[in-house]
Amino acid sequence: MPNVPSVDFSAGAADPATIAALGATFESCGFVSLRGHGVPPEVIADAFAAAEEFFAAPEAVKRAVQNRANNRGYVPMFDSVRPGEKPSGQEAFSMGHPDRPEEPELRALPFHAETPFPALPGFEARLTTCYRAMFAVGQAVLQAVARHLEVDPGFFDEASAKTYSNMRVVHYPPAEAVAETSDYGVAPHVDEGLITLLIQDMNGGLSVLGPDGAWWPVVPDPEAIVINVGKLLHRWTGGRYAAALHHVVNRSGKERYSMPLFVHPSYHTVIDPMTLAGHRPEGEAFAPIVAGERVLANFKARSKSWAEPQPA
Ligand SMILES: O=C(O)CCC(=O)C(=O)O
Ligand SMILES: [Fe+2]
Repeated sequence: MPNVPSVDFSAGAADPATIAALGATFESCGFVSLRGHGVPPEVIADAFAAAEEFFAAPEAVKRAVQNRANNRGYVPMFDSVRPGEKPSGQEAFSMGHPDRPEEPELRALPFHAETPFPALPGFEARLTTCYRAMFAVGQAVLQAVARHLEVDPGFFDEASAKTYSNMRVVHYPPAEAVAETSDYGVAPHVDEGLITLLIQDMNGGLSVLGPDGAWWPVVPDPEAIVINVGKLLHRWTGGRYAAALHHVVNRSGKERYSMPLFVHPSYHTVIDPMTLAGHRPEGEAFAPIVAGERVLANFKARSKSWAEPQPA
């Protein structure tokens, strides 16, 4: 069975062979398993340990750090619901960028709301360290992307100065344990942002719709971060990069944990293929949009937890 291509990033974002390999897999399947990313294993292990401790805490501890109106903090089991679909068999903790922008206008947006952290020792520090390390990898990958697309290497740094990227830590119980309520840990979907960086444990369960029309299991590699193209980058490249459907079913019989970092630009960034691809294909799919406005509208249209904020 085909698998997501593996690329070694240790030569860095300016290395021509790395840029070519990364670009080729983003064009064909929209996914890469990235080795040599430089995030220290202990940073990942510490963040996973903090996540496990949090999810094992009493329900009251978890519910005390919900910010439902803004989808920050604790997201309870079965709370991620898209209209017409069964709830996702997962619970999560969602955090925004550790450095909130100064502008009151930006701070008022749901994506820049403050993350409520639990008082568990080391939780905020460990997740914040992991967030920053993963975010740096994301920016480096986007520098390689900029070179692949032959624009200024700082193109995405500039577009991301006030990023609304968010990281989630997710707990998926075994599929059998949630089968009455959920068909999926996450139902098939395409991510909204520029790219997503995913650290997963060794239990597997993520599958990607390959260009051949078959579902490819993303076999866990302890040394790799899985990176995939989201809708914004697909649009911005005028369709040159593929944004693939993917889903999670945890058939391992064990508790599965993962940490996706959804990399987004600044809220007001205009996504126009003209500026990145140098041309704009016909049609609504490639018309210019404002990144944050579109992503927020999509979340509100599709997700019950965004559309119907309730008091904690
Ligand atoms: O947990 C995973 O392996 C993937 C999660 C995912 O696709 C998402 O949250 O968008
Ligand atoms: Fe996803």
